[in-house]
Amino acid sequence: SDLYTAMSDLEGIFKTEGRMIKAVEEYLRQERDRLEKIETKLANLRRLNQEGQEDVDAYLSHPFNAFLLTKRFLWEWVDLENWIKISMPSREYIFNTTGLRSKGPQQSDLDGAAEALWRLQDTYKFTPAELVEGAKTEDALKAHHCFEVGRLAYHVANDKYHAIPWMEEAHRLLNNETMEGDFFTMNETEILDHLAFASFSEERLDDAIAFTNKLIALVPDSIRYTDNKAYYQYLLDKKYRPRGETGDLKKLSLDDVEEEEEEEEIAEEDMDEDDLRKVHPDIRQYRALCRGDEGVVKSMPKPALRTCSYQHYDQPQLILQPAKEEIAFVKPRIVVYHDILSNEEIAALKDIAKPRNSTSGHLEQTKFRISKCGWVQHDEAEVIRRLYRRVGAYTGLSMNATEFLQIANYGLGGHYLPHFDFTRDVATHKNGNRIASMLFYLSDVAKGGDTVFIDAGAKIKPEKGSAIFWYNLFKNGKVDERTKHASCPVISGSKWVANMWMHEHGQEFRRPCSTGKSE
Ligand SMILES: O=C(O)CCC(=O)C(=O)O
Ligand SMILES: [Fe+2]
Repeated sequence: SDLYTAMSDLEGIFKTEGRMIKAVEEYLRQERDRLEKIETKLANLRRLNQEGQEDVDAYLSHPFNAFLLTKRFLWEWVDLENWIKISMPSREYIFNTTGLRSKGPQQSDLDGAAEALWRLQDTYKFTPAELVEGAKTEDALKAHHCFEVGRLAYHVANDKYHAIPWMEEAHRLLNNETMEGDFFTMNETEILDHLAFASFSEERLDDAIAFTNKLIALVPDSIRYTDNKAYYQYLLDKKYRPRGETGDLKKLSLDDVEEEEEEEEIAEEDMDEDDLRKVHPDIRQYRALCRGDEGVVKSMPKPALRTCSYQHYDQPQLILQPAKEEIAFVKPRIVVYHDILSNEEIAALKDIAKPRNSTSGHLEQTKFRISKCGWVQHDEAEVIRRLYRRVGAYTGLSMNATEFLQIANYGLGGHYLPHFDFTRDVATHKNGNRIASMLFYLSDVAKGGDTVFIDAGAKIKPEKGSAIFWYNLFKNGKVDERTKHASCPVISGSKWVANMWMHEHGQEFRRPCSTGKSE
């Protein structure tokens, strides 16, 4: 062959072979590095897995941990796979992990977990630092986790408002951390880039300029950053130019200006974040109630009358096991029935509901209500039949026009925004409107998840085995607007409830009508 036609070419081949050897040596060196890297990454994942498994419930009861666990499937595992794939894309274990990963959480789950974090921020005024530190694992305190939460807000949800504090936290944490060698990289420039544009989008021009200054310090020859800065400065100047100078208003005297400024200052000071974002008053009140802001939560007036009592309501079946009634609120009247359910009954109810929560039940993706729920028919099990009879005895209402029992489970960050249980379109309701609601608590909730009544200012903490009862209609059949209520987001733990809604039909002799206005 051509190869031997010239001995000088062999020299060349030696040289080529030498290069090949060098290339393979280099490959081996890189491969060893790679294997070491994979080993380190695997050790880290193993450690995190074991850490979580030590007490799965405790670990998962914190929303940031749930986020991190979910994120691992979409980031850390992908990262590890990529390191394995780099030069051996056909290795079987890659397909193994890829196959397994496809059964795990998906991008939409990660988005949902991040959204839950933003919701807790909005409702309870938590800062990212508080959420991160609450997770109490060393792994949580990493800049790139916060960067990812911010990035999801910024790019996926187009939510610059929530992106900012998470990017800020990423920036704060960056100092303690090197990102070298990770497949997904992130650096200070990238964080600041997000912060500058997000601040601009949120009309925080001062911040946008400050972040851009930091960018210019990092990348002095970037035309984009200097241009951006000039643009933000231009907008800022335009915004704050005194009105008199625009020519279309009379020039104000200095006194006028000062007076006006003072007024504006007071107004801005009084406004909190919700005001500035023009949040609906119901939502503002809902958040304040969930936080337990002073003056917003109305407690019962110091009882002249006994609020707790044993009652048998002249019902034979309650003589031996009376109702433990507590008047939790007067206007509207909200009654708590303690220990209305036994632990065994609760376990049975959850058992009946569980299969449909996961299969035919669906995770509702509406912003309005984040929970899984399913319906249980009246005669599905003895425990259900017994429950309907008990509620009939407690309330004195006819159970003939009652809906199926609705069982719902809220996960971390799960909530139900302010709503009425009654309908305004009675024509669509068979058996008339929902005259009353019995809301059973099938679990305690470690943190958050209170039921709040928006206009009344009532706040009720879920207590496993108890239920709250109220009338949605006045005796004259008119709807009672004071019954607007909601479920606060679950901060930690999980919340189970069951709803039983009684309808108007059949109640004519049980709850006689009245022509009174507010009875
Ligand atoms: O879970 C709660 O506290 C409230 C639930 C509720 O209002 C409903 O399901 O209609
Ligand atoms: Fe409700």
